[in-house]
Amino acid sequence: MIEFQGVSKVFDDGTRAVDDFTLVLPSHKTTVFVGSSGSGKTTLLRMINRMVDPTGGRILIDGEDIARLDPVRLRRRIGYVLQAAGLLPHRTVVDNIATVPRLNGVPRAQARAAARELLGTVGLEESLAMRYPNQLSGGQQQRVGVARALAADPNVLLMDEPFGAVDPIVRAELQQELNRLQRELGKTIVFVTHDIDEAFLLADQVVILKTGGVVAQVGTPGQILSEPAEDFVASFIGADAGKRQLYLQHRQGDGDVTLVVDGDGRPTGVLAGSPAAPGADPR
Ligand SMILES: Nc1ncnc2c1ncn2[C@@H]1O[C@H](COP(=O)(O)OP(=O)(O)OP(=O)(O)O)[C@@H](O)[C@H]1O
Repeated sequence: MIEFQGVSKVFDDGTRAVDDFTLVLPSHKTTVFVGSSGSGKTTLLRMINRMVDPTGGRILIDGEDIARLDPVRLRRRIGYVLQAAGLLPHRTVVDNIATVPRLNGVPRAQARAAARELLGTVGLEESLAMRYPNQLSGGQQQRVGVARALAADPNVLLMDEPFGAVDPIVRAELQQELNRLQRELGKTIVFVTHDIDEAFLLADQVVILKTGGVVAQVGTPGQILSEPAEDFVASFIGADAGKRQLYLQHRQGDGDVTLVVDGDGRPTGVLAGSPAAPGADPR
């Protein structure tokens, strides 16, 4: 469990990025920080592995105040995935994945063998092991970035817009893969995005932030969708535009198909299981 207790961050130039932020991030769950640009998401994330130190309050991981821990050792036990995978260009895939275990003293052969296994975990062919990062697609690089973050078997995984730089189809694949991985591994994941749909897909707990790291609402996707706490949240999730209220509609001429339409009457899909819907049971 990660606990923020009255955490603030004022940068040297006087910017107040986070102000008195208090929140519990439960173990083995995915918490997603979502908010507009400059709302303090990355600052919050980077305070967990002490890339940024708070100017007020404290952060505990499993009851331990991280201010008392050596930052380098702390970082080695926390996985970190960035938008531009951040791979070392002159090292092969397998050596990139093995970086942290090697720093922790795991013998090379053992670290490489474990790294090859991790390729499978993140859905990559073992044949990619000896390639260099620039010989991989953007999506493959992100998968290697996830494998590298998992290599030291950390309990906590920090992910800062990890899928922001890939095209929408690959992004959707990576999101599904992360959900699958999380079902298998049960890490404590902290994920930053500005995409509310990505937040709803991945999160057990969604934290919607306003400027200054001010919490507009914390809840499950269902709680936030059904009861936006304030106008800011309603507008952020698109509820005020009618995008989030869906209705079933039968239109003449469509036969047995049931359409799903939004609050403005725009068709968004067909009801799964209605006879002519894609993937419907053909019987
Ligand atoms: N090193 C720094 N020095 C001064 N101000 C900073 C520094 N890093 C971040 N900030 C400021 O702190 C605020 C929060 O920044 P942060 O990067 O945490 O926001 P964010 O929500 O992650 O934004 P984005 O979605 O654009 O990445 C912003 O106003 C930013 O300009």
